[in-house]
Amino acid sequence: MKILTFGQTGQLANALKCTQPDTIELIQLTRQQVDITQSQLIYEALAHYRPDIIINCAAYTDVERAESNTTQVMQTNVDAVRFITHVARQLGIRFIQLSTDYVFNGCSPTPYSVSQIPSAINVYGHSKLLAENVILQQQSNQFCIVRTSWLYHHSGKNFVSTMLHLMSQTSEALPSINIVNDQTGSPTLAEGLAHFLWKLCLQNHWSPIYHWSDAGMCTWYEFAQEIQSQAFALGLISSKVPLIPVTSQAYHSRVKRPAFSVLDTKASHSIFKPKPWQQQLAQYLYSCSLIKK
Ligand SMILES: NC(=O)C1=CN([C@@H]2O[C@H](COP(=O)(O)OP(=O)(O)OC[C@H]3O[C@@H](n4cnc5c(N)ncnc54)[C@H](OP(=O)(O)O)[C@@H]3O)[C@@H](O)[C@H]2O)C=CC1
Ligand SMILES: Cc1cn([C@H]2C[C@H](O)[C@@H](COP(=O)(O)OP(=O)(O)O[C@H]3O[C@@H](C)C(=O)[C@@H](O)[C@H]3O)O2)c(=O)[nH]c1=O
Repeated sequence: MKILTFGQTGQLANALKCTQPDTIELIQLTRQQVDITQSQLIYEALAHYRPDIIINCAAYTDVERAESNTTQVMQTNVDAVRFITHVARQLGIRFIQLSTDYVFNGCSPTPYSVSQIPSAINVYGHSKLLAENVILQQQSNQFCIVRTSWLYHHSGKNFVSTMLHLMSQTSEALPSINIVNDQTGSPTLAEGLAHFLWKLCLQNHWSPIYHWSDAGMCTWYEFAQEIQSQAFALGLISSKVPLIPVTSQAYHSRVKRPAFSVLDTKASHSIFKPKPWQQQLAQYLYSCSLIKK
């Protein structure tokens, strides 16, 4: 089976590369090879490689900058997806589009099921939601959306890498870290998502939407506490800087983020069962400690 991904340098693309089964031929294209805002380049690549499945790992993912960069966000996250869909349909290629928990407004008291109606509250989430609608309009079991949340991988800049960096500063440079404690979600190790996607590729027909995250939930503050405690035990950090729980309002971000964006992943468990997020974090930090030695 031949799989093609756009966005070769990203977290998910790297995780797919690290977990690639022997039976899969994986073609990964960098932005230099195919800038997905250039529709002609998309067409030429797909016509040339003729993959069985496209997994679109490319996206504009800087949630803060997205607020003031709407044109580029829409071109990357929506227009490109529309064109990939068009060419995929024309060439008979199956297509998996990645999406996010940020398509939800965060007002639900319980985990979001795949049938719940999304409504985004920031530019990034809005763009990903528009892309979802492009896929859903196809009404084809050869196209699907995989929503995930709070993704991290060695290759990327993410909450875990940011926290490890901040927690390594001296107490003079950084006496404490303020962390938002009123946003709840599910951290997701990119390798786990990659395993899920490989299993999904083996299915002949897809549901319109899948949810995938590691099991369990936490606030960003609780996530930071767990990162700190595990990283300290492994010797990745030498001291414990005080972590201060704060509200979103006190954090002063220009972006509104959902207060609760936990995805209900139950329907995906028959394909692949997620592990608890704390266990996945332990695996990630343990491999960081091996790299450090
Ligand atoms: N990160 C997260 O927490 C979450 C991510 N997702 C979704 O999962 C998917 C993968 O995310 P993740 O791996 O974290 O993303 P990353 O930010 O790690 O990677 C994004 C990739 O997209 C590429 N890219 C951006 N613009 C273009 C373009 N115009 N043409 C070609 N390539 C481009 C980047 O290339 P370059 O290196 O050149 O910039 C990079 O390789 C995305 O759809 C994202 O929306 C969903 C939920 C959570
Ligand atoms: C660095 C930092 C962040 N925060 C807060 C801000 C925010 O509410 C939360 C997470 O901030 P980040 O900028 O790391 O995360 P953010 O870019 O919002 O992460 C999102 O990325 C996109 C791509 C997704 O699809 C989402 O699932 C989600 O993972 O933590 C603190 O409270 N203190 C800090 O020191």
